[in-house]
Amino acid sequence: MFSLFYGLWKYMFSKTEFHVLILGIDKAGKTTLLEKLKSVYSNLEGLSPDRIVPTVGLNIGRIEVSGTKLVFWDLGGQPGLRSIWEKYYEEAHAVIFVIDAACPSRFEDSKSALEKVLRHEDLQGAPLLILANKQDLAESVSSEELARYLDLKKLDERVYMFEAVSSYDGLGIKEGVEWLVEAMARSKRTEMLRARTGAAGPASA
Ligand SMILES: Nc1nc2c(ncn2[C@@H]2O[C@H](COP(=O)(O)OP(=O)(O)OP(=O)(O)O)[C@@H](O)[C@H]2O)c(=O)[nH]1
Ligand SMILES: [Mg+2]
Repeated sequence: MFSLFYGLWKYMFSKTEFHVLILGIDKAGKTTLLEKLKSVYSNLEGLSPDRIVPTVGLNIGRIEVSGTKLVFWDLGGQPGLRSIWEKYYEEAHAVIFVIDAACPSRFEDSKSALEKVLRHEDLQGAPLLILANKQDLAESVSSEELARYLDLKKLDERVYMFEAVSSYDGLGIKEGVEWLVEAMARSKRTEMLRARTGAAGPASA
């Protein structure tokens, strides 16, 4: 019985390509995360942190996690660039929101940016992975502490998880991504996007 379900699950999701938006304010570590994801999940060596510059356009990264294809869209987080984020909401299966856990003076900015993301109707039902990044720094706060600081009100019905990570040394990244893949596979939003674009899932980005 199990193998029948497993076979069906594999069949359905092997063809699916999930679009994951990487959001967060400037300098949170989004692009560094994307490069780390590439080196953890593919043979490609991601860019080293000293070669990464602030993002102005869009960075795209593709990886495969247990047969599931993921396409990441990494956008710039500077205040003047945040208005571009919503252009990508409709097509996104899930959101990763990155926060610099070592910089409490910017938590308020992160909180209001995230609340705005959560309010947007084009992202309804999208699973949310909130990353407390830069855990390699001694001053960084834990994911629990960050959750307390943010005190988000609109999370109630959303499928979400906080994870402590370091985009430098890779801590917590696999745990976060694997949770997200499962969350997207079960998500009603995935069903909705699939119905909209046809049974084989969305076309390539
Ligand atoms: N110590 C430490 N530094 C990090 C980590 N992740 C990113 N950084 C540093 O944080 C700074 C910003 O990183 P980016 O990846 O460019 O940040 P971003 O969120 O993409 O910024 P924008 O593109 O401007 O939105 C850089 O100096 C990175 O080297 C981390 O896990 N640990
Ligand atoms: Mg960037």
